[in-house]
Amino acid sequence: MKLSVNLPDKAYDLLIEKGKLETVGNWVSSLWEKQKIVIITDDTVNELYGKKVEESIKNEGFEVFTFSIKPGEKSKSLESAEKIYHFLAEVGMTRKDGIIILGGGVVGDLGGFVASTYMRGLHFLQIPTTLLAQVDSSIGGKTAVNTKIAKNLVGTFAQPDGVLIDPNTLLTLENRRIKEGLAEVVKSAAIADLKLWELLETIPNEHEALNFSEEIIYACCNVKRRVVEEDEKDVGIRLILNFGHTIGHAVEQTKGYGVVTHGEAVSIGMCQITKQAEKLGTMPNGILEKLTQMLEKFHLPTSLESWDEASLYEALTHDKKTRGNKIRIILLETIGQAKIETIDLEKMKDYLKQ
Ligand SMILES: NC(=O)c1ccc[n+]([C@@H]2O[C@H](COP(=O)([O-])OP(=O)(O)OC[C@H]3O[C@@H](n4cnc5c(N)ncnc54)[C@H](O)[C@@H]3O)[C@@H](O)[C@H]2O)c1
Ligand SMILES: O=C(O)C(=O)C[C@@H](O)[C@H](O)[C@H](O)COP(=O)(O)O
Ligand SMILES: [Zn+2]
Repeated sequence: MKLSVNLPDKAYDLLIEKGKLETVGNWVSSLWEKQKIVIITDDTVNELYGKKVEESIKNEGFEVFTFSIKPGEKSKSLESAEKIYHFLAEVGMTRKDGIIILGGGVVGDLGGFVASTYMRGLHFLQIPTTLLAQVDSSIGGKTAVNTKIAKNLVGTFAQPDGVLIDPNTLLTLENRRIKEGLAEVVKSAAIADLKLWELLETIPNEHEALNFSEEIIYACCNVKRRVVEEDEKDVGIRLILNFGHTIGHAVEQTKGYGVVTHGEAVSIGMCQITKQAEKLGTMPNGILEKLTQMLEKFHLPTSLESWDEASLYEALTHDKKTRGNKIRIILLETIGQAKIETIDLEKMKDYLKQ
């Protein structure tokens, strides 16, 4: 299956095909002239797929190097970025060369950030290997690193030259990672795709979800494609992709990066904002129940045991949807349709109440 993302300055394809990683070199050859390539990955993914990818690309006549980071959210940092810049310089990467990002959302965001800033920008390709990365982070061109103050505080918009999604890579993924990917799937359905929501309703648990991997990935990529084509730079409709994220990112930052995964935090964030919105009358009743049922079925957390409103509030003041003392929040009109409201930042305290 193929989807094209058409943006004012760039168009690229998302290829979704089981087993395609075996011939990844052909795909790279179809997009790039022979050149130097650095693969950015993490140690777990490198162990599983690194050799295969490197060999396949080398066989096409490219000169290939690999840089591997420690797996996990803590690696999505400026320190990691600097190490990669130095590696790129050591192997003599120039602006005619390219970067391939192989792994989950962490290497996706970090690698995209490095690619878009090294020598002011190199071409790059995304090969996402987690469900979360295949349904969300590899598409749309948001790159970022975290700092201790806030999640994704520093980043760029930079689109890849192509995205290769091989759902077979999900077969080696741990259950916790399948579940966190499903949180973003539920988000995509809740904000913009009732048909996907109805498909998810027929799936009993996270294990069965993998039987529908291609349909799910295609539907989510299509939601993201539609939204990003309309608003690449996140000034309007794209904000809906942030449903559950204002509180979710604050949870990730306050708990310490990697303690609660991104998907788990988004699951908690979607339920918390919906619960309070129903109380405050900014969302119709009944949505929380549906959302909670769906997320619990996939064994995702919907709340936290300990909740520090003050530190969560402090963390979310750095959300990129704030403008002065206002913030845009994402709510649901109904399942399948999101809405954006502007409120006083202080009012977020009401949305944080337990
Ligand atoms: N840019 C965006 O639009 C966007 C969207 C959503 C999320 N994100 C970001 O994505 C990040 C989370 O991504 P993630 O959940 O993929 O985390 P991740 O990249 O840390 O991957 C999770 C774990 O799975 C392992 N792994 C990856 N592929 C594997 C495979 N095929 N088999 C076995 N293990 C594998 C990794 O080594 C890692 O330990 C967060 O930083 C989040 O902010 C970005
Ligand atoms: O692509 C987008 O736009 C999103 O908001 C997708 C989110 O799932 C993703 O987590 C994104 O990285 C959040 O971006 P941020 O602008 O809130 O840092
Ligand atoms: Zn997200």
